[in-house]
Amino acid sequence: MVKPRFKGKMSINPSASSSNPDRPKGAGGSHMRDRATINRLNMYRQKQRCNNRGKVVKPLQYQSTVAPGTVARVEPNIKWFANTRVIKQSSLQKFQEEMGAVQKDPYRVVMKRSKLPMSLLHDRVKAHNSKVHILDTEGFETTFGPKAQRKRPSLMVGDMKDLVEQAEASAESYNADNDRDLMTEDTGVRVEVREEIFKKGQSKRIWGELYKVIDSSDVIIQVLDARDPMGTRSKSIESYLKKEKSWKHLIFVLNKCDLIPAWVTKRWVAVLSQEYPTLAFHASLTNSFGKGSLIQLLRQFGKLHTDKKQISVGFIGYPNVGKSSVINTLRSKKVCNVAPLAGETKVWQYITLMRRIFLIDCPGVVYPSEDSESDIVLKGVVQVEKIKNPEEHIGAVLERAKPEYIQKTYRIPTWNSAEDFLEKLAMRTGKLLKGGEPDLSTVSKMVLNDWQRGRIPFFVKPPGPEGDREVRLYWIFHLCFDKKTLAVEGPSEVVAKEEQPENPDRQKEQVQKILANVRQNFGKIYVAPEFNEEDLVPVEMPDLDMSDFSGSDNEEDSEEEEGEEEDETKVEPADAEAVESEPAEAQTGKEKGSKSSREVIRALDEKISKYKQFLDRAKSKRFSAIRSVFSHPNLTHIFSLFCVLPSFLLSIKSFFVRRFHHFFFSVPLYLSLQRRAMDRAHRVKKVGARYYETHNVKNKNKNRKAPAPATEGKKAKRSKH
Ligand SMILES: Nc1nc2c(ncn2[C@@H]2O[C@H](COP(=O)(O)OP(=O)(O)OP(=O)(O)O)[C@@H](O)[C@H]2O)c(=O)[nH]1
Repeated sequence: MVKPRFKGKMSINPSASSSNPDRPKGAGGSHMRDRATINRLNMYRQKQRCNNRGKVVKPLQYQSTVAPGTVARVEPNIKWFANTRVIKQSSLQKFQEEMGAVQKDPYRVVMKRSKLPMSLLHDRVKAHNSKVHILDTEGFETTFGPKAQRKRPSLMVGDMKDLVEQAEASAESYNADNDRDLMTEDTGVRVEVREEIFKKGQSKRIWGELYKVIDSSDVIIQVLDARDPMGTRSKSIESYLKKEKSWKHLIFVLNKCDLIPAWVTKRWVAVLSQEYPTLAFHASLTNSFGKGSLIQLLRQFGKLHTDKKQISVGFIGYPNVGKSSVINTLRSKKVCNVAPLAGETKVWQYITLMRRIFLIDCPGVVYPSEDSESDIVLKGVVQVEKIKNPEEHIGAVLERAKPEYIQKTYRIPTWNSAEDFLEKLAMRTGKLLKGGEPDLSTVSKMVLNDWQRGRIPFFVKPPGPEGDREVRLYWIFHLCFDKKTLAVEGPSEVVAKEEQPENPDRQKEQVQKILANVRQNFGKIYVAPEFNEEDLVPVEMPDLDMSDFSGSDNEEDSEEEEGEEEDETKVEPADAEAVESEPAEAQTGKEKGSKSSREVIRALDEKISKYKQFLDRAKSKRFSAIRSVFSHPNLTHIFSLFCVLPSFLLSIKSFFVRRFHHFFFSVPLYLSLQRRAMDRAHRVKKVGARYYETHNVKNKNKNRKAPAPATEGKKAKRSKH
């Protein structure tokens, strides 16, 4: 039998375990634990042992050295300070100054903030009762003496008397209703909690969508309802943009201008333009207004940002103001879902307008305000079908709309109260319950629906003409545009000349130049409701000459399609004016009747002269090199002939070539124009892609349609699992 070898205590543990501080070097790779780490880990791992009576028989390491109850001290160690670094006061000050300047500069970003001692930027907050050691840093004389230079706190009052007066004034203006901190006796009566439907558009999710759109956009368009622009406007978002995102361009679009008289549109545009550039708009696929101007404006903004591949334009605003409709109008097709119900847009949506311009639709957001329930309903935020007691809001409708319009819309001559009105309407429309009782709820819903869809004429009056006088206009509104001005400084020419701005001031200047050249003719808006004489006062529109603006829808369409194909195409300002769609008849029946044949002839004459001018200008640009040779008046006709002759000969040639081709090959030879049109028709159409449909996110809307069929690659992936 072999005698076992002595296994006494060895000074070196030969095992390669990671808890062995003596293991051979390199056994654990390049990152081996050091002895101190292993000892510390072993210390955590140990357990104290107790006997069956609970008495500690084996204490933990380091606990056994002193008896319990002994006051012990931790040995001070230089390693405690290993992680700290001491710098001089001057270095600290230098750091605070330089880093402070970088932090305040909106064009510079501090990277890896967590790696920098950012907390040193702010002086330590002192406890309110801490001593002020003024005399440590300043001499007594400069601090308290007659020659004291110490800064005093700036109070809003000069002396005690002023302070008392101010206190009295503030006590007088105190309103207990607005005091949220006021403790009142509990009478048992509480204000009823608002129904959930009245909180529509205020959820965290919707605000999140709004901020996503703001963050992703270079230009932000706030769409307002022309009937109540101030009620659908958000000052808080405007101030947020001004403060936090001042480099983003904010524009107002006054939509639904077809529901208010033209003079009201004009005045609201003037009032709002004092603060932000404003465009009037009527969203419609067939009868739009303002489309040409808006596209032109977006193009110009696109050209301002030549450093970017594309610009994004976000549409934000109250629910139901027509954000999606504006986008559809710009694209001339239905790319976003539109409905007369608030909250139709659920998530943000990207739409390509041109190669370089993307549009982003945003769900409607309701901004915090003091609006009553009726205000919320009448602003179209709530779906009428979901209102429990629709009768309660009819009083507000009758208050706001003029009685003449209500009488005209519902053919009810008189009423004493909202209930009386509803009863009469129920009788007239036959909305009766069992036993002939009027169905007040149904007729109320009918009235509210009519209100939300603009069937009852209504508008909030803009501030008076005195507002116009103070106007610091971003836009120059010419009711009759001056063709000479346009020919000289059309926006496209302005930008073509300009370089990409290098500093914000220059960019600002450019933006103002662009904006100053956008003109709109409000006389061309097709106003649907019939307003009475009093509301139709055409205030300050003496020089409105409808015949001067005889653009057609076709022109607008062609302009827009060109835009889709190639965004390099410049829009001549004169064209942009002409592209404002215009119904043949102007706004009211009164105006329709008064259009005489003489006016029509004059309109035609002017149209012809306008096109002539346009042609002349085009020719002069194309042949500017040889223009001087033909400057003699007698040579003008010969010059025109030279201009026309080549194109005439070319068209004859192409006609014969096509005929021959068809005859010999029995296949028609298309013109390049026709070929491109056919190509376009066959091309896959791009429509808006909903973010949540293509991304795997939590709050995906369950009610949405099934996602698009999976592509080959995706199918293959799925089959693997
Ligand atoms: N008369 C008129 N109606 C408009 C105009 N623009 C939009 N509408 C109507 O207003 C309703 C709401 O339009 P939407 O485009 O869905 O509005 P939205 O702002 O996208 O609404 P949300 O999806 O709730 O954010 C629809 O019934 C549109 O037909 C307009 O210029 N004139």
